[in-house]
Amino acid sequence: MHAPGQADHIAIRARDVTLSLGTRDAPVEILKGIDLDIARGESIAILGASGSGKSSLMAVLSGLERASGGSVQVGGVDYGTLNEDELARARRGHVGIVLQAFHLLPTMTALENVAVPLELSGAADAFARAEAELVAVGLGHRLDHYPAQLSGGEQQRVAIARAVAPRPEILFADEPTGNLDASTGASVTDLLFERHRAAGATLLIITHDPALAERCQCVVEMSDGRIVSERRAEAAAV
Ligand SMILES: Nc1ncnc2c1ncn2[C@@H]1O[C@H](COP(=O)(O)OP(=O)(O)OP(=O)(O)O)[C@@H](O)[C@H]1O
Repeated sequence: MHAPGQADHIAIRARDVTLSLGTRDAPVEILKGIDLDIARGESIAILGASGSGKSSLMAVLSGLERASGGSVQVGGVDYGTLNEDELARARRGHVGIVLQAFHLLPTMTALENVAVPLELSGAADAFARAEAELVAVGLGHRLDHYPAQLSGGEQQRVAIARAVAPRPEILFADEPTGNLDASTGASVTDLLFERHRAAGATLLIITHDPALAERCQCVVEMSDGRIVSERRAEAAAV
């Protein structure tokens, strides 16, 4: 399933990707022919006005949503050739996702929020690894706290630890600082880049924040379901 040759350094390859949602009688064209290559280990920011299709693109590239047309290859695997189980397996452990609203399970402690998904994916040392990840994001003293007992910034740190713990090749973050004040957001951003570099993972961030985008090696701008500009920095100021 792996494409040979130069595709090996490509983490994500999208070709003429379309996404149409809504009903059969009233379809809504959301993505209108996306072409994008993201190299392994690269950091990439997706900018664009509200409704331009950023979250939809992330959903398709992360395998949460199937493209209506075109092709999406992640790590050389063509998502279009996979059935639902294979797609879930391709995602599990390979793709980490951080969302604006944290999405921690309220009945689990910080440690359990990170460890339980790891355990479910078959990791033998899930709790030890989860603890190490939480220490790495500065939450070694909050392991037994429930989400409601944590600040927004701390909850997002737990979400980052959870996303990074399975050592995914690709980290997706959709407005990861959108619910945080500026200084908490800045420290969460620092942490995201630090974990991205430490793990050598490809990082794709959706953001409205131009300063955050400037820290990425590639900045893509979307408008009305299309990529309207793509800019790569010579050396990103991370
Ligand atoms: N299930 C759906 N059915 C119909 N239209 C949808 C559906 N989901 C999203 N859309 C539409 O698709 C367009 C793109 O939405 P998307 O959430 O990808 O935009 P976005 O750029 O991430 O916006 P924001 O910055 O506000 O989060 C919007 O016009 C939205 O209303």
